[in-house]
Amino acid sequence: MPSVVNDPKPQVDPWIKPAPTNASLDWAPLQIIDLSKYDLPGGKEELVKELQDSVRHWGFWTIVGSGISQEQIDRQLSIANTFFKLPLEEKRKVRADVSVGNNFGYREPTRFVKNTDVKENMETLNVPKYTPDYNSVPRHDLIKAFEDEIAPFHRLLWTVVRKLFVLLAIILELPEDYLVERHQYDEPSEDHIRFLMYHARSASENKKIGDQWLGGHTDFGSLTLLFSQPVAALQIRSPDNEWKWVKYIPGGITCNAGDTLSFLTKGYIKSTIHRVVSPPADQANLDRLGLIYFSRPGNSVPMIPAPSPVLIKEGYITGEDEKQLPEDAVTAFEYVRARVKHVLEGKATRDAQRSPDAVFQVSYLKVQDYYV
Ligand SMILES: O=C(O)CCC(=O)C(=O)O
Ligand SMILES: [Fe+2]
Repeated sequence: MPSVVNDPKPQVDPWIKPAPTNASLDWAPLQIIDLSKYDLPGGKEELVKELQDSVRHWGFWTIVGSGISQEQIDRQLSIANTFFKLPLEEKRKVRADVSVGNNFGYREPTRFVKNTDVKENMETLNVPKYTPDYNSVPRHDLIKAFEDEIAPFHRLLWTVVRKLFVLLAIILELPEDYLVERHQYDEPSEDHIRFLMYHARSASENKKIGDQWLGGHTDFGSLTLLFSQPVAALQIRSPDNEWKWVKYIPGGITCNAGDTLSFLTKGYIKSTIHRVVSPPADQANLDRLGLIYFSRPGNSVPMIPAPSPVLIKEGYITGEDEKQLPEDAVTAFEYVRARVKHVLEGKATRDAQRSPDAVFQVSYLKVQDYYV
């Protein structure tokens, strides 16, 4: 008699998408890029024109037409929601060891915000790639149970990242695969999907922490893909140094460049400052679930500027840069791990102890540590 095969998957706890805010906020005028044009004749050229200005001046833009369906996104959000509802002991079974800069695994909110008695309100789970290099990385049972859905989604996100790297290489007049080769999915890298949950806060707590949920920062890697979020809270710093809100675009992906891409382009591509603040009044009671992909260069990729004719023409690359040898360079892995350790270790968020002009530095790589 054939045996009955039980589906080993736990039931998911569906994520109910909150209604967008009705508040009229000072929205960032982000360019909307329709990635479905990519494979059409002349499509890449058109996208390059649209992206050119955004990557240099805003460092943020929004993608639509990514080919990822709303159903796929919602399913991942529901898996994420199910994960965060697990008992704490279960979530603690695979923790990120930030003391060595390893951000893979679960992080619970234990740190105090600045010098207050209010703790952070964000839990995160960072899921590494599904390639042989990461077979032995510990994963939660729940994540393993949904591996047949998370693994293809993980790789699918990289295919979006891949298209962006081709467009950016064209902008830089580099061979089209220059950046793709430095961000291969099948090479070891610190890429991950992040599930993150911000728990709603009381008005009095928000007041104590000056409404700041996640302090101003630049991302550590190359590109960040953030599934557009109905709960308004993300703000970016405009070219005029003003905080602007990021608007919800259903099914869209908010993209931004980070430090390693800025290093590879000597600052031509902007690693943009952003932060998370308390949502407007009509969303104040909502938990905020997020889904992000962080793309980082291959672990051994040297952090030296690309030999881009644009960077040379515009004076970004000097004779000194051209003399820099890859074997003497800081690798992407060294930079990213050092930054994770620096930012996430400790009992309080860093803004408490440092002056706003503090820099974080690994050898010759320097970024501003945080932004008020
Ligand atoms: O939650 C968000 O909207 C942004 C989070 C973020 O900036 C980060 O995790 O680096
Ligand atoms: Fe960020």
